[in-house]
Amino acid sequence: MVDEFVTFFGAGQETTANLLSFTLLHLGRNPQVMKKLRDEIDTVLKGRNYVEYSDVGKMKYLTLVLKETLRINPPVGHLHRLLPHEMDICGYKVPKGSVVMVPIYGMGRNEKHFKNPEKFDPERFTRDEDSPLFAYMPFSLGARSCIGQTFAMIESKVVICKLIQQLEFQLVPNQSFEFVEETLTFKPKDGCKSYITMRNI
Ligand code: HEM
Repeated sequence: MVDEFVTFFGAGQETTANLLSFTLLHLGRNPQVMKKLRDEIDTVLKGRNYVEYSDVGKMKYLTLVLKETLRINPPVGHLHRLLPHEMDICGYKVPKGSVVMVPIYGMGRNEKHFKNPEKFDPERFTRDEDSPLFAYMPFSLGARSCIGQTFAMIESKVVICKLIQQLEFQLVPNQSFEFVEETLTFKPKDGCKSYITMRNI
């Protein structure tokens, strides 16, 4: 029980918190994205100060914003796998027992897979050429992929909706947009320092 508890809190809390911080950083740096997102939130919530389950599916642009944040700043930057037998990987014979690293972060920023990879462009996921199979995997893929991914997306949408609906964010100037790896996750190096005021609605 204790082990399961630690897994769920370790795997579920910090990852989602870091996704939220990275999202606010990107919104702060991209006012046109913030405006479009706020318009969507206002249109869907129509002044309600709570989010219903049915609202979540209507937030198409918010889904794109979160997906783009997960591409450019995945909270889990890489995975490791122990090879149970020898394998041929891209022409290299890798012996049994080797630890293989899957670079989630590196693939997300590779221009072979994503055009202008350094650009924060949520709409790239609506274009076929920017939706490569197997190169985008912030929750991993296959049998051991993240068990909490649907929950994480719903939770993040609810939190971002409420924050953006109610508050104005302005990033504190001159903060670093770098990230650091701590324990298992990538997080913003300097957090996400913002001036926050109530929004007039
Ligand atoms: C943005 C949020 C999240 C991200 C980016 C994320 C990412 C990942 C990734 C990449 C893995 C695969 C790790 C590996 O195979 O080495 C994973 C596994 C896992 N995640 Fe998440 N996760 C998130 C949120 C959550 C939440 C909210 C929960 C639980 C409520 C959760 C529970 C788990 C568990 C239990 C596993 C292990 C699954 C297994 O081994 O079968 N995660 N997650």
